[in-house]
Amino acid sequence: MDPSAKRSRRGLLIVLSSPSGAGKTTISRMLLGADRQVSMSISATTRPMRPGEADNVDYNFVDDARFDAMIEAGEFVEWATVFGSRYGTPKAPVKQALKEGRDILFDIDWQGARQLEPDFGEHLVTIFLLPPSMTELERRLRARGTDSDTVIADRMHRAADEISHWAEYEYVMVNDDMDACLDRVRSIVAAERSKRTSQPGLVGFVRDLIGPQH
Ligand SMILES: Nc1nc2c(ncn2[C@@H]2O[C@H](COP(=O)(O)OP(=O)(O)O)[C@@H](O)[C@H]2O)c(=O)[nH]1
Ligand SMILES: Nc1ncnc2c1ncn2[C@@H]1O[C@H](COP(=O)(O)OP(=O)(O)O)[C@@H](O)[C@H]1O
Repeated sequence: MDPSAKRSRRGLLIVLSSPSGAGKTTISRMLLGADRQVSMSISATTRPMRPGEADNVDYNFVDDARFDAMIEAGEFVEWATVFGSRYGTPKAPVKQALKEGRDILFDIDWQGARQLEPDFGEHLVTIFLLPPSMTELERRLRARGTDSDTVIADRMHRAADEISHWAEYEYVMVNDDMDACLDRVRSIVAAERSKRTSQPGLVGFVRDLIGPQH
């Protein structure tokens, strides 16, 4: 057997959640840029496309009928309604990544994280980002310049509810400085990859190293 195959590892399903505007998209993009072993899960959504977004890059933008058909066909590993629109995680890329021992990053909410737990718990790494303050959260939503005052008010209205799920996550951090936040996320990913349970091939590797009698 190829020794590197014995050291191959289990893929991680990394969930990054936060209230809208706390910085999930920003940190996700930074992580993808810094770590070639991680790819992004692209959700399907019924929400309208924002300025600057691209179809099949940020989301797979679909109408209600198409979303219904995708549910019917069993194409999602999970889906949920958030801010009045539906969002779903496609199943095929998740299965493929797990088969190949690659990591996938999910920008999904607490409802999605909960639904992944029963089937994928052993692969899951859940991270929640908190804003430094509610004032700063609103400032970031405005600074992003993608949402109307009504949409921003709605997201602020729901932020406390989102944040109330923080304790369901394994890792929680305040996204104050984005570089420091990225460093912490990268440290978590590195530690999770080094877990014995993430490296099933180690059994064979260690057997070869010290012999089967030990
Ligand atoms: N459960 C679930 N939540 C999702 C999915 N895709 C996005 N979300 C969540 O839906 C919420 C709204 O996302 P979005 O419309 O991009 O707004 P943003 O958070 O302000 O950038 C966020 O909390 C996302 O994490 C998904 O496939 N499943
Ligand atoms: N640590 C940070 N400090 C200052 N601004 C930030 C920080 N993280 C993100 N932002 C800014 O806040 C806004 C919202 O971030 P975004 O990543 O879109 O949030 P989310 O995906 O959680 O809704 C963006 O304009 C982004 O540049």
